[in-house]
Amino acid sequence: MHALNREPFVETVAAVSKISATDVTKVYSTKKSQFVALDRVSFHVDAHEFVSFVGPSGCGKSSLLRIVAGLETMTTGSMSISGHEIDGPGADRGMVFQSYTLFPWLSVRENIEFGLTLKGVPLFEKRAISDHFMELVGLHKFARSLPKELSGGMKQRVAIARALANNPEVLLMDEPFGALDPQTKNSMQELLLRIWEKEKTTVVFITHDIEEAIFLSQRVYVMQAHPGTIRKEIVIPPGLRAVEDVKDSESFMKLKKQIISLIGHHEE
Ligand SMILES: Nc1ncnc2c1ncn2[C@@H]1O[C@H](COP(=O)(O)OP(=O)(O)OP(=O)(O)O)[C@@H](O)[C@H]1O
Repeated sequence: MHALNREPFVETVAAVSKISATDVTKVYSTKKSQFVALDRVSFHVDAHEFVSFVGPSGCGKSSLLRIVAGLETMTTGSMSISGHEIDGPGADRGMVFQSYTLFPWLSVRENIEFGLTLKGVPLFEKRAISDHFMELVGLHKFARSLPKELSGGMKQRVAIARALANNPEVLLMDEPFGALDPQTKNSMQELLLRIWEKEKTTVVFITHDIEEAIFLSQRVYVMQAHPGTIRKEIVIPPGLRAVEDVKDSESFMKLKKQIISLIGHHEE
């Protein structure tokens, strides 16, 4: 089913876990040693939820997301999407990475249409989909531009549009705004929230930026390193973002302090 003819959002569906992970352990083995990157990590992400994982460098955030994406295998444990065990990458998961991953020889439109072209989606449908997503990320005037003509923020907007154009069940984001300047980062966060509210996408977001995690998410899993485990699950109050200058508000600061103290001296 495609994004443009998606069925109306039904509130009751939100009760079903979209991703479910139980006791996921990841051990990286070399000839000489073994390194436990993730130790019995369990979590869930409900349909249409925005969930972040925050933690210090090396706590296994990227490893965890790569396992969800099917790009990495877990050593033990289980993980499923919509009840199906993950056994490799799939079109049900779209990814946006920190490093820009656009095809440099393709225009903005062609980049967004890339997955649809591979799937053999008819031209008129492809155009309608890329028009929709270029409009959504505010890049309709740059349809013919090449990635080298775009700023970092614009490139990430194309990457988000490209991922969403394939109508994934889950959008996986690994520090997508980590390389952007603070102002661009803020406007990308606002944009992502608008997209999430409109498209009802399930988002799993990795960051080491605590403020970013609180601002964007409905729930935050706080991780710690050596070995990588989930320290605590924090539920963000639903009305938090409605507060004016939310990042300076008392409740925001309180959450930030709580997460900093959970991460402890590992906080960056
Ligand atoms: N392919 C690999 N082989 C061996 N060790 C690895 C491999 N990939 C990751 N690691 C180790 O596993 C641990 C977790 O790495 P991971 O990249 O998942 O953490 P992270 O929390 O995403 O870190 P960062 O925020 O710095 O990106 C690190 O100590 C890392 O060195």
